[in-house]
Amino acid sequence: MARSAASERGGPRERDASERDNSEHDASEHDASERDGSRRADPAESPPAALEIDGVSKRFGDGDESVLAVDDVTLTVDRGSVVGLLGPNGAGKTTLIKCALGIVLPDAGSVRVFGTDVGDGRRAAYADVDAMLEGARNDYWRLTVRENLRYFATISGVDPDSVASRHDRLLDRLDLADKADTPVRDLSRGMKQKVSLASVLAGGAELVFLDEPTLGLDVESARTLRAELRRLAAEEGLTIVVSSHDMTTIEAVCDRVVMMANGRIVADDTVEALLGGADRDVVRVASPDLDDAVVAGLRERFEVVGFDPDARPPAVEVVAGGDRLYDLTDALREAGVTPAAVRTLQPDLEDVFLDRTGTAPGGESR
Ligand SMILES: Nc1ncnc2c1ncn2[C@@H]1O[C@H](COP(=O)(O)OP(=O)(O)OP(=O)(O)O)[C@@H](O)[C@H]1O
Repeated sequence: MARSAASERGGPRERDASERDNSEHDASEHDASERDGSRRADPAESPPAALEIDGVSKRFGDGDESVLAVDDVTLTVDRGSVVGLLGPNGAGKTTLIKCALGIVLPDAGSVRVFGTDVGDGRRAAYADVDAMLEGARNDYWRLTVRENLRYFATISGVDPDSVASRHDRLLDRLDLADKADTPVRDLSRGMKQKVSLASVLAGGAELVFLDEPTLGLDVESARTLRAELRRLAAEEGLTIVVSSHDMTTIEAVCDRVVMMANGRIVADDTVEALLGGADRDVVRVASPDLDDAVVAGLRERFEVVGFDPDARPPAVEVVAGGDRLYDLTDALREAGVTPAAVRTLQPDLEDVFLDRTGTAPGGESR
């Protein structure tokens, strides 16, 4: 991704190089001197949420060829929370994030960041926001790791000396301390990814959007980074919106998951609640009495998701959460099947995703 001119001028610091539609709104055109925060809520009131998206829609193009990328989305992200944004390719996640950053102008609806309307293009809306879109930020490869952090702090309007200890801590936590004086070009892909994250956090943004933050990282680095994201949210009150196809990252890091498909939100709940819905529990029954005829009978009454006639003994997998388990037991008895083993398979986030979006993570939305 190319670094944008907007970045240099203090707008949201990341932009997509492939700006496919000139309806995208150049936030940098707005008066950069407006940093008075006058539209912020009265501090006597309860503080505004980190992000309030209200009825946002965005269509690209006209006529038959047009795409409704975001379709009437309403979403509030509380301060200090970590929210996962999931959806198949083309679901509208990036467009929604760009609307939140003021990079794409929605056709309808409003976006408020810490109470300030992004549509006003006022710098106050961007002061506390940063983003790492589509994998990695292009850091300045000739500069050292620490010089990059100082640079990004500066263009956020922060004196880099005042956040030097924050930079030390970030470098330390992300295992980059011994590379602090190494030019970024000499680092591995995984390390560059971590420098990207550190750069996003270098200026002290309070709301950050991270798109695929663990992409390209080895298992250990990804684990470190997930732990660091959780710590930043818990200890420093950072609000994080993570978009990723990596369910391990989402499960490990997020308090809440928002799933999108075809521009709309199809699920919005805590990870526990999404996984806890017993309706989709699958029961695996193993029995020597199972054969094609018995399974065909089961299929008439249940959703059979697997049958392994060659297992010893043969086994069938049936969606039978909650009270449906009683029905399954009755059906098996009526069919003369004596179970040798019965096991409940709890869905993981990937199963829930498949169920709600009709698509596997990484699959196409339309
Ligand atoms: N600037 C643009 N011009 C035209 N169409 C666009 C533009 N940006 C996005 N789209 C279309 O809008 C839809 C949503 O795209 P978006 O990039 O927001 O999805 P996504 O959920 O982020 O997908 P991915 O996971 O692949 O990044 C897609 O059909 C995409 O082709």
